[in-house]
Amino acid sequence: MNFEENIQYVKGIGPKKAQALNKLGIENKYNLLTYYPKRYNNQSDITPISEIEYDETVNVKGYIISIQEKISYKGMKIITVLLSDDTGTLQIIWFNQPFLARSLKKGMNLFVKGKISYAYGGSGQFCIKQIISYFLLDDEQNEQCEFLPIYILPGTIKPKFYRSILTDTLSDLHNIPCALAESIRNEYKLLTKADALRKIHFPKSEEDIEASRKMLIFEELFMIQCGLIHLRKIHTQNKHGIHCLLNSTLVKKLYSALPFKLTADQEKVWSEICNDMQSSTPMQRLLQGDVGSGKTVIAVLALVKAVENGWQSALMVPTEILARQHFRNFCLLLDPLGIKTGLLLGSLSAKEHRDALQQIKTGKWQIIIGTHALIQDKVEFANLGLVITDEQHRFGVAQRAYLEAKAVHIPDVLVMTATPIPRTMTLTVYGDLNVSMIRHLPPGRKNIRTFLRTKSAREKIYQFVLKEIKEGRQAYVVCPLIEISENIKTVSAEEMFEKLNTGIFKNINCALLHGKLSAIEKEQIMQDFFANKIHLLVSTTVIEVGVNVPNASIMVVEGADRFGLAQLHQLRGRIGRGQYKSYCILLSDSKSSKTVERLSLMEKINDGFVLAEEDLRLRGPGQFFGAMQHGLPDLKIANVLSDVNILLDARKAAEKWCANKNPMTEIIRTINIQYKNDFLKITDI
Ligand SMILES: Nc1ncnc2c1ncn2[C@@H]1O[C@H](COP(=O)(O)OP(=O)(O)OP(=O)(O)O)[C@@H](O)[C@H]1O
Repeated sequence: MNFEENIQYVKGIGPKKAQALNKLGIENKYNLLTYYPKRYNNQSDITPISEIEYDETVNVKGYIISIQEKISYKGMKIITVLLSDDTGTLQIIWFNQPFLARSLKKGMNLFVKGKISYAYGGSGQFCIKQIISYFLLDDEQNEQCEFLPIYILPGTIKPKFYRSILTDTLSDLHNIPCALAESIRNEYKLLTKADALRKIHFPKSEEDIEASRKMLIFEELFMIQCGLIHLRKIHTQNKHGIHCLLNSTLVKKLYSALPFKLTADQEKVWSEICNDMQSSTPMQRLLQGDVGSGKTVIAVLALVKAVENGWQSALMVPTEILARQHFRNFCLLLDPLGIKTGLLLGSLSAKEHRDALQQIKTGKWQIIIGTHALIQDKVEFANLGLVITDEQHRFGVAQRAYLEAKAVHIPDVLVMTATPIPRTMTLTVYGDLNVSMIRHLPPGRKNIRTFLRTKSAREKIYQFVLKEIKEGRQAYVVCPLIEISENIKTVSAEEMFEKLNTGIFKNINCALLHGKLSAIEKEQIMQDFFANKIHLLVSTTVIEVGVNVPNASIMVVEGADRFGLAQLHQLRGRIGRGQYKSYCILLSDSKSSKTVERLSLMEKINDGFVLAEEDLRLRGPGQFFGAMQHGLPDLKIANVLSDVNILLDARKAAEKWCANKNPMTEIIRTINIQYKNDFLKITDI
């Protein structure tokens, strides 16, 4: 069977349905097989209506006796159905789903699942048991299987049809790509891939579900681990590591020129990095530290250490604003030491770009700071010895590997991130790196006080901002959108800027910053903000990472419900970077109790790591990582929170497999068919 065959050509699908399936990421037969059920409905477990109890979640089967539609006094459309199974009757309620009324008919069979509550009559006496907001399963009562798999599907794809194409595809699974060799499956007692796929889609028991999940999760995590190890190997083949000497003049001079004393955490991390760089084994280290914890200075020290030993070093960051900020600050420290620092950005003019490439190739620039521009094919280094990537989650692992591949020797690698990454995630994605941590912020930092407020408090809040600005501080106002959108009802930066600049802040220097401005405009605004010529900066999230203006002590986030907690924490990290008391005000009119619960965590928790764990717990990995715009793999079945034990086994198996120089062909074939993004795209075999 050709598992890469376009889904459109599978019997019964055609272009329209294919388009709908493509939106779910299903482009071929393999994708179809690895689009797993969201849950199962155990149809054997039906409770007779007469036996259902209050507060119980039950499956009920019955036929419709009556259908009623009415409008509530709040204008909500309510559909009430009375269902009977001959042992009793049950009331089922839908709110605001008018399309349902059309599909329901008297006498029709229904299979429903939901939590039982009681409906009361006007006088408060008990009336009838009811289910509100339950799952309705269309024609599935006719299906014979006990555990009915439920998939998230668009309206145009009926579940029954979907299951029928799955059944066809599952009928021939020989030659299905599988990353796990028989020896590994035997060692860890795992099903074959064919069995696992059959059982995950059509289980006959709880045990089938568990065993198939275990195999597929193991395979997924094993692949990622092998992919990481393999990527590193192909980029380091036939190369030697670099080896630095003990710190000497340049590093010592820089160290004593620093405007502050390193904290104990920074000292510890720095000595770990020195040890790595001084050893002939290439450094592979992840430096984690909360926003504003002082990672940059560690990066500068490492960059200079490489230069002192005769190597070029590169720092890759995710935004031009950040690259320019580092460049400005580094030059202040490094020019006096006679070190040549250069900047490589996508927005340079053709001539500037040509010159930059020349400086890099000839080795005149010793330290190069840049964005993705650094990994273009045209960039050639004279002798790259150290690669630092900042905010790694924005770069795929493959992108990091491309930069490393530009060195003739195996470069030392330091990855820095302020995005708190839960431990399981660190293992999944950075399985190949040693971890260093800066746990505490530099001394003298005051906790940022965070408040969640509704927009009715807006005026008072901006009065407070004005007062702070008049006392010499600077402020950010962050908005979710650049311009007003018809579809999304939230505040735009342009609109907010207009309002503030002509209203309460008309005598204050305000500026508007967003991604659509030219690089030069952005740079000018940031420089003016650094120089305290601009006092209020209305911005989109372009300032999210790394921007360091210690005098800015207040931030208002408009439409705060539009952001994830991790992102809000990053944003908030732009203030509280100096000695001033700092305030972050989150404005949201969201009525959703979940959103309010999520946002109020920001008021209570200042520690980015604790916050990230909470965010992950509240929103689940999909949304959490989605909001991070990461370069992470799109995990199909593994859960970074709950599958730690399988992860640890998979990691052990991958290390052993790769260390024994076992064949990688089948693993790579599976990786390449499974991951379409850049994360682990492996072309060299
Ligand atoms: N040991 C220290 N003592 C006092 N101030 C420090 C110390 N280390 C760093 N700083 C200052 O703290 C601020 C934040 O440091 P830095 O920009 O390195 O943080 P970061 O970890 O890179 O933050 P982010 O992840 O937000 O970019 C800077 O103004 C820096 O000069």
